[in-house]
Amino acid sequence: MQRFNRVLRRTGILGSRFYSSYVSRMRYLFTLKEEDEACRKAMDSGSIYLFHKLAPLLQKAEYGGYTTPAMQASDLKGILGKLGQNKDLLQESILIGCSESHVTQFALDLGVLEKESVESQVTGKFVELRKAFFLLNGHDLPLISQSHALLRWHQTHRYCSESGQLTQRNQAGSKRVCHTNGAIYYPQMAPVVITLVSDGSRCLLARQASFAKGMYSALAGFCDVGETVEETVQREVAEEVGLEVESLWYTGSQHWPFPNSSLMVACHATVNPGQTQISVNSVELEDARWFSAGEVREALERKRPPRERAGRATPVWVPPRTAIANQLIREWANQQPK
Ligand SMILES: NC(=O)C1=CN([C@@H]2O[C@H](COP(=O)(O)OP(=O)(O)OC[C@H]3O[C@@H](n4cnc5c(N)ncnc54)[C@H](O)[C@@H]3O)[C@@H](O)[C@H]2O)C=CC1
Ligand SMILES: [Mg+2]
Repeated sequence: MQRFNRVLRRTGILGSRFYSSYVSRMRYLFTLKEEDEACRKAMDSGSIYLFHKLAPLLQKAEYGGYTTPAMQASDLKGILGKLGQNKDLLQESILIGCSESHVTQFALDLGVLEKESVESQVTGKFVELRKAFFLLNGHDLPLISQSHALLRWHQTHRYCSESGQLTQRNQAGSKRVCHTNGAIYYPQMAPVVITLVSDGSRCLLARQASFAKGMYSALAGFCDVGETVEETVQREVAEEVGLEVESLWYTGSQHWPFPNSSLMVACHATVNPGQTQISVNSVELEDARWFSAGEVREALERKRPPRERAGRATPVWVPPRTAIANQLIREWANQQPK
């Protein structure tokens, strides 16, 4: 905390004016992205979330479920030493945030080491990200999702696309620079809209052939270059189910690490109740249907995935609460008369 205040004072951020805790944290993170030396020092007293080939480290929680343990940099140095690894590996950590108590948070991928030997030195197991999404509670997910996306971006964007030379990251990992031509690269994400279409009394849910059996979700689609969010919603609904959107409104957003890194923009939309004939685009979807509020409430309550009964179709279920699709569907159901 003292070091934290020193950096803020030096950069003029901590002055006579009162800054809220949130503002001072954000200003501190801004400084760490700009100043490599300050970031290096912050790492020494920071907490580090571990990954192995992009699989996060998960620990069984005392009262059930799983959490993502954070290691102290000093403990991690000891572990790296025991595994015969140079402590400089720690410098590859990337900055992901700062806790409310002003502890800086970093993520590090130990993929160069053997998974089992790392697991023998820590409490927990490295779990593939999709599985981790089902095991973790909503609180841990944004941090893990952000770390995964940033680590992945650095691992897959190492070269300058103009000069073909290796680029260098800044200490925080918020950008990469090509020292041959000065080109700067920032982490990328793709904007995606996710839309719950309603005709006033029913809502439209659809499934792709790749979804788990029985799972239906809201319509989703990547934004094309040059499109507004509104245009993407209208195009995706027309493309996927052959309907024309009359009105739409934004309700929330979520970072989503699959398949790469997306910013999910969630919207509700309505169509004319007199023009609800669905025409499913079979290249994109396996099925799309209208559901009553009662059917949607049952799907929301169902265990995921539901137990299969021999000779019966799998009951309809929806994505878990950790997906913004669930929030959209729940919001709509809550607005319908009981
Ligand atoms: N968090 C959530 O609640 C949900 C998230 N999603 C995510 O939304 C994403 C988009 O939904 P889809 O219906 O699959 O999109 P989509 O309807 O746009 O179809 C996918 C196709 O779009 C093309 N495409 C265009 N730009 C792309 C890009 N930047 N990256 C990859 N493919 C691109 C590809 O040909 C791909 O096969 C999915 O990847 C999925 O993970 C989907 C539903 C719920
Ligand atoms: Mg789609």
